[in-house]
Amino acid sequence: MASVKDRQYLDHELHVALLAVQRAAILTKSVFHNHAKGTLNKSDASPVTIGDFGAQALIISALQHNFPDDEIVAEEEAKDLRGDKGQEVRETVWNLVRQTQLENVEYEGILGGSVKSADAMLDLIDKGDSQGGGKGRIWAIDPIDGTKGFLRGGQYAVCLALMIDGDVKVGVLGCPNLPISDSEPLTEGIGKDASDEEGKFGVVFAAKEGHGAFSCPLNKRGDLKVDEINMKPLENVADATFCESVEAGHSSQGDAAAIAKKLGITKPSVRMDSQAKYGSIARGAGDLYLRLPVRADYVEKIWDHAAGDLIVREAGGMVTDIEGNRLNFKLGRTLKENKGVISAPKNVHSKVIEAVKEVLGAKQ
Ligand SMILES: Nc1ncnc2c1ncn2[C@@H]1O[C@H](COP(=O)(O)O)[C@@H](OP(=O)(O)O)[C@H]1O
Ligand SMILES: [Mg+2]
Ligand SMILES: [Mg+2]
Ligand SMILES: [Mg+2]
Repeated sequence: MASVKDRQYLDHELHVALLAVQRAAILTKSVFHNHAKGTLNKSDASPVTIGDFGAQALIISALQHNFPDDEIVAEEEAKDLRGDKGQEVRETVWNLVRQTQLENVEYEGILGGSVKSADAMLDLIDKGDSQGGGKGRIWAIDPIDGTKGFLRGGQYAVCLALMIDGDVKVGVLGCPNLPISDSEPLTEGIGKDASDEEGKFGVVFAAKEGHGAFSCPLNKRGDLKVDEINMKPLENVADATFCESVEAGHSSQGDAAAIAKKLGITKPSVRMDSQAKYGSIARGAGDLYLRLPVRADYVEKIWDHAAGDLIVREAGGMVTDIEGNRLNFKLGRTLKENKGVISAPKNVHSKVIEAVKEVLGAKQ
């Protein structure tokens, strides 16, 4: 495996993805501190905020400038921002989008500079409507993953991944509220009252297929000093720290507790929102990520997993669904053939799957 310190890691796709995520996170952080979040409810009753719309517009603008022929699968759509009804939110988002730039003008130039108008911004947001699939170059964007966490001051992540023919090749996760240091231990408090205080918090996790995974401070603008990250060696699964969602409706906490018990795990789970869970285990702050289906009819979305899947695998871990199958990103906007996610160090993954099957099988 080539080292992440090879010059190659700064190839254009990864570089643009890192800068685009950095810029989008400047916008989300400003919403976190300075604005009413402008929350709307989507048709599935989940929330979306001005931060989600703004971050998606900025990321797509950077992708369109650099890779105009690539397709984009993004979570949000501009429908609720159009027309008279959408005017107020549209103007708020537009003010944010036009004011947000990277400090470094050279890097801002790589991203193509500002968006031209409010209408152009709406069209950019709607460029994320690709149906996805297993052919060609497709970017997956979750502008704010963990919107509920973002709203309650918990963890959230700005997520971007490039898939080629359905395989994730580049993944970037910007986590403004996670500690920069990879050696900071995971504590229960990490998912609550999170802070993005400059200097201590705000980390980017990234990976390129075959080149390992790394982290760097989110606010780095020029000399990207990167640290290679790796899953923590775990000899005995009973010693594991496991992560799960804060939202009980997203992952069954009762099932997770029963699985942990079966594995002999005694430490309480660390609950946090978003793909910050993938980043945290990839850097060895935790060991396992369990996402256990609550509703039989819920289908996971590709943007909730693409970047995290690659980052954990490149850090030496294994990511599958609850049956032990790899996540299949070739099937459109959703992971319709997978249920749940089990992410663990390679040497214990099959033990975890066995416990998952016993616990979930016993319920049927
Ligand atoms: N019933 C459900 N089961 C599993 N995931 C769900 C869900 N309802 C919503 N989600 C997804 O869970 C994501 C957050 O994951 P987590 O619980 O790990 O923080 C949400 O992402 P968004 O916040 O981007 O909408 C959303 O896509
Ligand atoms: Mg959402
Ligand atoms: Mg999400
Ligand atoms: Mg989201």
